[in-house]
Amino acid sequence: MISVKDAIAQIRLHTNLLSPVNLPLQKALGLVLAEDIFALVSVPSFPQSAMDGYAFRYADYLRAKEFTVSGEVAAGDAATVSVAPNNAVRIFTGAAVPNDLDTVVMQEKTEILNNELIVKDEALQKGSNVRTEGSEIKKDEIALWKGTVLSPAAIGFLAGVGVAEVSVHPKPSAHIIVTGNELQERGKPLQHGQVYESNSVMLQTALQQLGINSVAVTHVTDDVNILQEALNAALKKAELVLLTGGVSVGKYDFVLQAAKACGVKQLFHKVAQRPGKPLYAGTKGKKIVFGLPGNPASVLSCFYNYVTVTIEEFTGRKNLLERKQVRLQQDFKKKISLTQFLKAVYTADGALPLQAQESFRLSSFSIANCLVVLPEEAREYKEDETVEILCLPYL
Ligand SMILES: Nc1nc2c(c(=O)[nH]1)N[C@H]1C(S)=C(S)[C@@H](COP(=O)(O)OP(=O)(O)OC[C@H]3O[C@@H](n4cnc5c(N)ncnc54)[C@H](O)[C@@H]3O)O[C@H]1N2
Ligand code: MOO
Repeated sequence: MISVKDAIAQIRLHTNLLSPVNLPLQKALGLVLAEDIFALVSVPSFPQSAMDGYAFRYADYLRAKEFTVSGEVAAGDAATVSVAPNNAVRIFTGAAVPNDLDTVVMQEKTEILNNELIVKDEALQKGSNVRTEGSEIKKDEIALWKGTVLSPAAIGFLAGVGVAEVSVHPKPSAHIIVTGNELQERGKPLQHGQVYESNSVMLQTALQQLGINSVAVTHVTDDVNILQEALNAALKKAELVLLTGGVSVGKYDFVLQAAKACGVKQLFHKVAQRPGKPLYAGTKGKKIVFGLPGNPASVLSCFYNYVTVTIEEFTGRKNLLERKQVRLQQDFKKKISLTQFLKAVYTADGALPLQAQESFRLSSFSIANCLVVLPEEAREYKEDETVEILCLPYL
């Protein structure tokens, strides 16, 4: 049996960045740049007014604070206006400041008297309210470095420098295979001995929450040949294969056998943890297969602890889930010598483990926002002790 730490290290060691692809900006949210991106234009690409007001030459302003208003430039106007000495133009935010003019006064700091513009701005300086060409970034400068995670702001910034497509490490496509003769589809009546199949939709939405939308689902019965066929098919299409159930030692637990027959090389089977002790992971080329222990809370606990690590390695994202040291809000007697993940709620007051920790129960997970991670040693934890939590993602 391998430790949690070593299991995570094995995953990191055997999974790599997915090869870069070019994607339009609207498809690149949350992805990591595979190369430096250079500005295709300067921003702004012309001297630009930052205010609605009037533009003039500062030298004229020093002579007299009055101007004749002799024209107008709005945002988007392409024509260049020539402006005579001691004249000003009405200008609007975002408009190109005419050649030779260097200063803009906001309209609130002016008055029109007898058709003359009077400027009343004590703080006015040469260049006030004019964004010089390239003051944000100059053409051909690096806009964003390789490795940057594309947030909405980063995507907006790249759009502004003229970029339409970026080279990024893609998110993996995923395939979920749920195994078990006892599983019944939602909407159909349950026969004695059946349970509603809940792992696939839970994993699908857990993947969705991390931006992975390319997810196929196959349901197989406890038959090693059918499972092997399903796994082979999944490995042809997806980089990330998540099986649930069939990974323990029962007569009908065929995941290990099927994985081996499909040429998957085992990284580990059985991790010193609860829940999810029978967890299996293996790789085939650049692809990874997880055999998630079928109990629903084990499935999800293993997803957050291990599948997220794989997604980090595939995409180049770091720390998809935040880890924090927080105060434990009540005593907890840890009886087992395995790493234990406790469904808990954390607030500014600390982390409070919930009732219903058993791995067949999802009621506590449904209201949890973190997992408290207690290391292998069995001991009593006291209220106010500092513990580590793994924060769950939220929408
Ligand atoms: N003799 C032993 N028995 C078990 C051990 C062990 O070490 N020795 N480990 C236990 C632990 S811990 C877990 S976890 C489970 C894992 O077993 P499997 O991965 O083989 O899972 P199954 O037996 O197929 O299912 C377990 C449980 O979960 C329900 N299930 C499975 N898939 C779904 C699904 N898609 N939707 C809803 N519920 C699902 C299934 O009906 C079972 O109740 O093994 C223990 N046994
Ligand atoms: O690990 Mo199992 O998930 O404890 O029941």
